Amino acid sequence: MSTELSPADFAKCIAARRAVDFIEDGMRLGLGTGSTAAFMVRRLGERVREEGLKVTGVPTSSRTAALAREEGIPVVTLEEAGWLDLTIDGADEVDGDFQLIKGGGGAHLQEKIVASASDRMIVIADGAKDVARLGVFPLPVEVICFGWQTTQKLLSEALEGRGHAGAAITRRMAGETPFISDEGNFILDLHLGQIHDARALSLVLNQIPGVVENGLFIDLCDIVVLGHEDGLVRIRDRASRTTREERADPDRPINAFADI
Ligand SMILES: O=C(CO)[C@H](O)[C@H](O)COP(=O)(O)O
Repeated sequence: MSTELSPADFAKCIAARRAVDFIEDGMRLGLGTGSTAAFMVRRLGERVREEGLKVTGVPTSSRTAALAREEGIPVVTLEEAGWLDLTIDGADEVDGDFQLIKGGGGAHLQEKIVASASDRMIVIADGAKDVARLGVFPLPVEVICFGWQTTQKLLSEALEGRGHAGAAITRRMAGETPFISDEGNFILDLHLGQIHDARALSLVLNQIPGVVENGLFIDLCDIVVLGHEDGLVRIRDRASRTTREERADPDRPINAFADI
């Protein structure tokens, strides 16, 4: 079914579609999670069906796995793939140093493992996710269910020592019940405001008993593709520190797809 896209979804869609142009025959791919990643998986499915592109995909969530299979993309486990050529994933925030906040969809644990097992990571997002400093978006931290209140308390204490005293920490809910990740864990969202040293914070958070993984992605993203509502696509490259600007191809069909 095709419906009119909202301006924000249009921006996500053109970023996702442009990123799929980086995919070459034979690649082993990490497939991200979220609404922007869903546009990418749909476009990849088109290329697999229409061009006979041969790829294998390692999904970063059960939602992405279901969508990839629906699209006819061969899905394998990370163990089977061994190593990946490229991961394409969305983000909740990206800063000028290619640092990210991820986990708005609660999948950052698998996403970080998959990105870490890839030669390159391309992040796709709408322009609103491009920020000067990370932290307005609440930082997701996956914690094991056992003793989660203790972990929450330890997180509060750690934040106090890092200039985030009094930051609210909320357990993510899915309606009336706690949100449970694909790995069977809770997600705690840290309402920090601006993060001054994301690298140091990430290390501190992951040392706390009960913390499985936080949503800060440091030194993982190589290329950022940002879509804008007026059709502009900005491609930023970490290695060359260059930014390229393009216009989305107006002849390409843009359809609305289900969120994952
Ligand atoms: O990290 C993620 C899921 O864990 C998503 O990539 C992130 O939340 C962005 O989602 P969307 O593309 O729907 O804005």
